[in-house]
Amino acid sequence: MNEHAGPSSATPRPVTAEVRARAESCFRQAQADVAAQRLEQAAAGYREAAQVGHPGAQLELARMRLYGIDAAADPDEAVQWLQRAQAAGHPAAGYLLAMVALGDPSLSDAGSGDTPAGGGGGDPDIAARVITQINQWMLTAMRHELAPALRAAAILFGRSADSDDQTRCLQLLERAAGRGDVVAAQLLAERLARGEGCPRQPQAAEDLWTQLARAGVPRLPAIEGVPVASPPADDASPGRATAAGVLDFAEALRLPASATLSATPAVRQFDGLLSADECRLLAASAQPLLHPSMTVDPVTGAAVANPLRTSQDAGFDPLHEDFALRLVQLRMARAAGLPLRNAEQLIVLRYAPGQEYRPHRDYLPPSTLAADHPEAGNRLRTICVYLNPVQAGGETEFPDTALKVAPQPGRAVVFDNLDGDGQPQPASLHAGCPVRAGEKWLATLWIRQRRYRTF
Ligand SMILES: O=C(O)CCC(=O)C(=O)O
Ligand SMILES: [Fe+2]
Repeated sequence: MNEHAGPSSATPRPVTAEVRARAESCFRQAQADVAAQRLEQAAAGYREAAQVGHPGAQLELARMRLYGIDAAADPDEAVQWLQRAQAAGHPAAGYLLAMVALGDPSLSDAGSGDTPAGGGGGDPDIAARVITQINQWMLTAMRHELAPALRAAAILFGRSADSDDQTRCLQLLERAAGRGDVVAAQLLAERLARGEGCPRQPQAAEDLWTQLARAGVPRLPAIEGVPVASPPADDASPGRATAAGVLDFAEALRLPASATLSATPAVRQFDGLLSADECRLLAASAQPLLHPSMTVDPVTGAAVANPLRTSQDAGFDPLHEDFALRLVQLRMARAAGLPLRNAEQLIVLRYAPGQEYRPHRDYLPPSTLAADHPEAGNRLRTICVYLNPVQAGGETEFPDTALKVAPQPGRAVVFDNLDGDGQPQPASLHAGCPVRAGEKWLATLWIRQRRYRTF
C-alpha cells in the first residue's frame, strides 16, 4: 500500500483561479520531471495538482500508481484517481478504468459485489453490469478519438461475420491509424492487401507498408486462414446474438468449442480462439520488444542463453498492455479456465528455421519460484496460441502421450503442469519442435495457482 493518502472523499473546497494556476504549473513541472526521470518528484507534483482537481494530473498520477512507476504499484489508489479524472471529463480515464475492469472488475466500482472476470475455475462469467460499464467507457473514449480504444473496437468488430461490422472494422482501423497508431496501420495494411472486409487494394497496402518501413516498422508475418469466429452450436447464453453495429465486449469473451486431446497430461485444443486481427495484434505489439530468449539459471537466478530454447521472445509488462491486448489475454485465461490475474505476463515467441524449445516442463523449480511471487503458487496451466501458419515443423509435442499439435493461426493448446493435488506433473513434458521452414509465432500465458498480477 502507498503511504500517501488517496483522493479525499471530503467536499472539495472551491478552487480559485490562483489555485488553478498553481495546479497547472505543478502539472507542467511534473511533466518535465518525468522527462528527466525524476519520478518521485513528478509523482509529488502530480499529486499536488491532482488534489485540487487537475484532471490531467489525476490521470498521470493514476498511471504512476497503476504501474508502480515511482514506488510500488497501488491499483486501488489508481482507480480512485481515475474515477475522479473521469468525473472531471478526462476522456482517457474511462479507457483506463475499462482496461483495469476487464482483467479485474473487483478493483473498480463497476465490479464491486460481482464475481471478478474469469473468477475461479467454475464460474468465469463477467457480470453483465461490468460489461455495460466497460462498453460505456469505451464508447466515450472512441467519441474522443482515443486511438487504443478505436483499435480495440476495430478488432472486436472484425471478429463478426457481418459485412457491415467488417466495414466498421476497417473504418475504425483507419481512424486509429490516422491518429498515428502504428499497430492499427499494420492491421489495416494486412486487411487491404488480402481484401479482408473490403476489395483487395494491393497498392494501398504497399503504400502503407512503405510509410511504415520509413518509420522503421518491419513487416508482419503472413497471417491468414483463420476462420471468422462463430459461436459453438450449443451456446445457450442469453443475449447471444449481438446485433450488427453493437459493440459488445461480452461477445469477445465467448469461447469456441474445444476438444480434449489427452487426459494425462490434460491437453485441450481450441480452434479459432483468436481472430487474424488478434494474431496480428500480438505479433505487431511484440515485434519491437523481441530479444533472444533466455532461461533463468536455477542456481544463480541470472538470465542466461540456453540451447533449450533458441527462439526470440517478448514479454509484455503491464506498461505495454492496452485494452485490446487485455481482451485477448482474458479470452486466453478463460480458455484455460483460470482468472487472468493469476497469469504471468504474456510472452510472444518467434522461432526462425531450425529454432526450437526442447522438451521441458513449465512448472518452476523451488529456487526459481522463491524469487518470483512464491505466494502465487506454481504454474498450474499453460495456454499457447499459434499466431501464424508454419510452413513445416514447429508442432507442440507431448512425448509421454506421443501427441503432436500442429500450428494453425488462432489455434490454442491448453495443458496442465500440476496434478489435481497441485504437485508437479512430470507427464506435462512438452517441446516446441524445430521449425523446418518459415517462421513460427506463438503467444503463451503461464498461469499460476493464485493471484500473480497486481491488476
Ligand atoms: O513452441 C511451442 O510449441 C511450445 C512453447 C512452450 O513450451 C512454452 O511457451 O512454454
Ligand atoms: Fe513450455
